[in-house]
Amino acid sequence: MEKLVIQGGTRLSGEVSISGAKNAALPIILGAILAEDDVVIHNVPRLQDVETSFELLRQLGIPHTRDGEHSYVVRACKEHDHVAPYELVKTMRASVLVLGPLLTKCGHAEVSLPGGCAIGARPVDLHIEGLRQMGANIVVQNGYIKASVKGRLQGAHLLMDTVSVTGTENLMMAATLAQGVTVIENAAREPEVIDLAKFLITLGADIRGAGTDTIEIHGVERLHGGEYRVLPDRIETGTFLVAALASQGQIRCNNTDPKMLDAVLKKLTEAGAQITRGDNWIDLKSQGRARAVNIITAPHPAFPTDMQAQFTALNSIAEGTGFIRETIFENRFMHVPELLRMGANIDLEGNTAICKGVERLTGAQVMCTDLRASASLVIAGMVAEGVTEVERIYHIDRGYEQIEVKLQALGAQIQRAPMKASVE
Ligand SMILES: CC(=O)N[C@H]1[C@@H](OP(=O)(O)OP(=O)(O)OC[C@H]2O[C@@H](n3ccc(=O)[nH]c3=O)[C@H](O)[C@@H]2O)O[C@H](CO)[C@@H](O)[C@@H]1O
Ligand SMILES: C=C(OP(=O)(O)O)C(=O)O
Repeated sequence: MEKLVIQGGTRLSGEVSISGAKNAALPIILGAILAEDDVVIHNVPRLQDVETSFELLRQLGIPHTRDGEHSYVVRACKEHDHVAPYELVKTMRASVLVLGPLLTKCGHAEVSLPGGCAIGARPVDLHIEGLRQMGANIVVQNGYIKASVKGRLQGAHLLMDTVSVTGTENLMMAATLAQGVTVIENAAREPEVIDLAKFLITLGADIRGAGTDTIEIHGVERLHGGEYRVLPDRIETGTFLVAALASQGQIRCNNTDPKMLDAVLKKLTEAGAQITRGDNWIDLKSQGRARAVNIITAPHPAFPTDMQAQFTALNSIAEGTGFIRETIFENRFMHVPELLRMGANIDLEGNTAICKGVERLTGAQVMCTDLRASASLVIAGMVAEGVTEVERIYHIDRGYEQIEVKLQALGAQIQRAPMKASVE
């Protein structure tokens, strides 16, 4: 087990290169199951969740090779296994994304139910219901979703009760090889859904409307191989920008896409940052202490839930009072008790965190509970007085590539260190 040890008080400055997006890379890697020929994927971030996805493919009997630092070749094949076991699925919720591809390609899939996690219950009923409407027989037994279909899935008109990112992705992938036309209404419009659609189109899928709330998929008989580059990570970009503003610094994020970050850049500007953007870069310059902002999370293009924890840390040391209202997940404030231990002044009222900015936080030993909560604690540690030790950083390694190396290059004093074995 490792921890991050942070000496607070340095202003971030310099340039950082943004990695490929976790939430696009995972569906794309698992979507490669659909192809009958080799698939080459570039700009794949080096993350624990990516390792887990490739391990899942390997256990299904779909080999891959790494080709350079961030590129992989998936040797997709016609015949392979169709079981995604609990041991892997429990470590990564996105594993449920193998359900649609396996079922539509092989006619069978057994995928462990992912179960809840720190941020909420996260059911997958919409995935299951959509596949049933496409003709699948599905039972949930012994903790597994067991799905089968006679012949091909059938195109269907699917109206999603709630906007679901992986729900839309699973059903879109299933529909690529179904017979006839599938329409997904109330579809998620996240950039990562568009990226997956573009990837599938590269393999020969016929998908129209990705990025709108109605996606139409015309099923084809097979998908061939192809080559694709994963889009940049908008959440990693946003995290570095918040860290820079919190530290009253000045940074440039390279290899990103400002167009995906409108809601986040708007809030950073409201908080007092000076933002300049180009085609694939964003500059942030602090103008002094940040101002607290009000945030309500909602599906894209509104403010992303995956950025609220970072803004909670920013509000904690900003001037004035701001609220953060979480509308997507029922339990996504696990970072708040840890920020309180560092001296933040935050009241939790239902799904709203009201943050009254304090002049300074103080370093403390804190514990990660989930991925973005971890990012908020790292930001808090960088602006706190003294030393902060962030424990359970396996959460952060799920979604940030070499976060301490990138922050060190921006001047932060942050080290990865082994945890001492606990004494009984
Ligand atoms: C790998 C990946 O892309 N993860 C992202 C994805 O997660 P994920 O796709 O799991 O999140 P969803 O968009 O599905 O969840 C949105 C809401 O719908 C509910 N719901 C979802 C499915 C379902 O079958 N039934 C149901 O009720 C969820 O409990 C939640 O309240 O989108 C989230 C919301 O932007 C992000 O925080 C995650 O980073
Ligand atoms: C919640 C997240 O990821 P996942 O859906 O993989 O848990 C996230 O990226 O913030």
